[in-house]
Amino acid sequence: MTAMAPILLNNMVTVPDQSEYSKHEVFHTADQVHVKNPHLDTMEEDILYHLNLGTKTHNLPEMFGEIKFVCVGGSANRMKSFAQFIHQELDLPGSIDDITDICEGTDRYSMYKVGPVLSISHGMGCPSISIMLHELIKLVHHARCHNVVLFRIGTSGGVGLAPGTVVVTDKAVDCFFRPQFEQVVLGKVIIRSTELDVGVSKELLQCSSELNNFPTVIGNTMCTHDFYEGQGRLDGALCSFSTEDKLEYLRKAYNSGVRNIEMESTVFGAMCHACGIKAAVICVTLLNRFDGDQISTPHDVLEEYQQRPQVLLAHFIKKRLGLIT
Ligand SMILES: O=P(O)(O)O[C@@H]1C[C@H](O)[C@@H](CO)O1
Ligand SMILES: O=c1cc[nH]c(=O)[nH]1
Repeated sequence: MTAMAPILLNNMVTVPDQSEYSKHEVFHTADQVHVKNPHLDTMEEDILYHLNLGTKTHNLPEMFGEIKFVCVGGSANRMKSFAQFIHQELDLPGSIDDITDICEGTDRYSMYKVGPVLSISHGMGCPSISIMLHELIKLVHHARCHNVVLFRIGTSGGVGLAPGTVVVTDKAVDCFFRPQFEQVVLGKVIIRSTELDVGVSKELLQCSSELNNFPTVIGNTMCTHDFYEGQGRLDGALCSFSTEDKLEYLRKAYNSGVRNIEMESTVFGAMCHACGIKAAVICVTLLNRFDGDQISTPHDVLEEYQQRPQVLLAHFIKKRLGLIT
């Protein structure tokens, strides 16, 4: 791979995706995770601190080697109910009450394993999911998993969509509508592509048409670093813009192809893409941001909305496992 020249942007050195790996590319077979860090090979032990797991303390291949589907989402409760739901959907032996949190020794993240499915919470925002993904991707690597697909199942604000619509992300874009994620590394901005897997997204859309029980669309997902001002909300503790400014920004977003807004998709796409992992983002919209900012929908309705990405993903997993045709 040829290293590309750094670009000077806003007085910061910006390095395009991949160039930082070029000297130390570690080769794997096509279906394995590409952990692109030569230092890992020199370490006697790798402690996955925030997951409370490690290469010396746990037999990671034995614990996780069979994993094929890794599902992540913000809330610990959601990821526990997803694990219980998928246990029932796959008709696995044992009771759902026996599904315990593998990361119980830490209160940062929660992780549940159900047959070939791993369900993990990531908290809110890019820094939180990024820490979890570093450790999760190393976990999948140390466990020698093959053909793993990663999914984010989340909630979002809709842009021009009825509440309850499920959005399968086409491009994960930043707040300037660019399909990229910027990571500052040693004082330089590294730009990474947020590309998701087109084939997996198409399969998900096919699944939604088979289910035919809630609206599902494909569209761009805008990822912001804040829920309030960062998403153009007028109801935060701070707000420096007018209603018209907000609507103009949302219209621009809509015209660029954005259909929903959340807070993790760009770094999720960037890290999976850089590590050669097929990935998709499935988020339900809780409201239409053209109609307001506050989430005032009753709790039971929100609960049902949150289950929609789970229902879609369960169908996908069952098809992939050949349990349904
Ligand atoms: O997966 P979740 O539902 O946590 O994703 C969105 C983005 C933020 O993390 C959070 C804001 O309410 O919801
Ligand atoms: O509006 C919303 C709703 C959920 N999550 C977000 O990030 N934004």
